[in-house]
Amino acid sequence: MATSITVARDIKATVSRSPPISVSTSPATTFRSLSFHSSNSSFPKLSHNSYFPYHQPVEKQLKPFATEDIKILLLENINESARTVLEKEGYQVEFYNHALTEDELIDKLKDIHVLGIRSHTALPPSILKRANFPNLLAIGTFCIGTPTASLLPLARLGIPVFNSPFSSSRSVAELTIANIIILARQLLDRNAELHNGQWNKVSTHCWEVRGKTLGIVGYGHIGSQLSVLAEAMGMVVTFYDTIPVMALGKAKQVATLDELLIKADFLTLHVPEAPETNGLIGAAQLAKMKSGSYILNASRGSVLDIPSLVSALRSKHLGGAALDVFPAEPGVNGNTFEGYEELAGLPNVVLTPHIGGATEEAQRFIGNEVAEALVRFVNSGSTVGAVNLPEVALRGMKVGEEGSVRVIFIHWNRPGVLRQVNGILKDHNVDKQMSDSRGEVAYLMADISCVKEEEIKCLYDNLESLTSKIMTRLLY
Ligand SMILES: NC(=O)c1ccc[n+]([C@@H]2O[C@H](COP(=O)([O-])OP(=O)(O)OC[C@H]3O[C@@H](n4cnc5c(N)ncnc54)[C@H](O)[C@@H]3O)[C@@H](O)[C@H]2O)c1
Ligand SMILES: O=C(O)[C@H](O)COP(=O)(O)O
Repeated sequence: MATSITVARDIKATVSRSPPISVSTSPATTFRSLSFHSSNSSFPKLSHNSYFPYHQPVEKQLKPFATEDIKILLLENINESARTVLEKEGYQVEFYNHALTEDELIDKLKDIHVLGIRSHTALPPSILKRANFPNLLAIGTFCIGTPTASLLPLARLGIPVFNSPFSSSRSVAELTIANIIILARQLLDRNAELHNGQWNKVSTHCWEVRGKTLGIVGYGHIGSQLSVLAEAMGMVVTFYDTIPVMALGKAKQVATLDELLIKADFLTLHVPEAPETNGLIGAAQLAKMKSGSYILNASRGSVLDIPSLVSALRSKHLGGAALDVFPAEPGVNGNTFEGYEELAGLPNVVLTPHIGGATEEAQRFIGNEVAEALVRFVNSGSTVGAVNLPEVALRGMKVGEEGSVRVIFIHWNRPGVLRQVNGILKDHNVDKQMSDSRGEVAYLMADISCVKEEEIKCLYDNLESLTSKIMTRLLY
């Protein structure tokens, strides 16, 4: 923890302040138009602790810098819609259609303000320990899943992680419905046979899905959406979740996973990746499933044990499986899919390359949603949509108006901090203020006015000197 604070506090990075050639004149968002177009400068003003190079004279330290200095790294072929939003802000956007190796990522982290990733970039705490990321302000995961193990370490550094919690739920639910019917009718086997010139018209072990029991593990955004679609096809829906959830339609929650395993004709997994879901379904659980039943996994590869699944399929205990996710996945299209040779060629096994959320609709929506959350955070400090920090936003913003400053103070959630901060702000007019905490980290935002430009540095230094400080940003 101490190391983490040091990383944030020791930032001395200097940002190149060559005057921007052009700053987008049509503001991309309301936030931006309200925030950074100051009346006396054509440059958007944005200040952050990393933008106070102490070796420079005070007047230079306070020189506003442009949003064009913000460097964004987008990995894993994030949708074009995200780039459009970010480039419109004037940020520098570097784009890769694939994931980076750990060493490549560590190298890039030295320089960037915002990292955009998808599910392939695990970003474990070990990377955070090895990497130096003095300017990093935020991380956008352009998908649902987030790097769960690193959320707390990042919060402790004052770095919010944003995701898109439900933009692809419908796409995943629809893929699951397709796979349920594909498995019930052995469609891919019939399709492959015919492509090989073999006519094989069979009805043995082919079923309607109407009246069959669908067991959903994890009744969140995807599980509940799937529940509605499955009932429309006449399926009986039961689900298991670790928390009590309101069942939709006629669906029923069961108290234990075992209860679901013995009831389900189709078992489908929709839980997040977490230590508690790692290996959730292994040999013991598969053995409890009905003979001839089917299993589907579109959650994370770590949830289902592959060798146990292979055994259950080979012994014909299970009638088939549909897997969209795998414990290890290639990071780029065109790479070989290796390590699952035992699954390939098994009858009635559907393998897809993690395409649950891969639709035009979902990806476009995700690109916009996460990029806009990042813009709001970089430009105005709003953490709405963050999964690891308290969600704080203030209405409107007078930044850019003479004497107005937005103070953002991310700090340890300890008694007495608000009193200290307000002691520092006391000579200015506090127009509005909001503070919230999440576990050990708290986030304070205040809009103050009647601040003379020469007072900003002092304000900043006073906040930085508080022992509770994790990160200070002043937007003016
Ligand atoms: N295949 C894909 O392309 C794709 C696309 C989107 C999401 N996903 C994966 O699907 C997961 C679920 O997405 P979501 O939007 O429905 O998430 P969600 O957070 O809305 O729902 C997850 C549900 O699982 C429950 N849960 C957690 N641990 C559990 C456990 N041990 N046993 C039973 N229930 C448990 C939670 O209480 C919650 O209700 C994501 O975390 C992501 O990893 C995959
Ligand atoms: O978590 C998610 O949203 C899915 O697993 C999709 O991930 P992807 O964007 O890497 O395909």
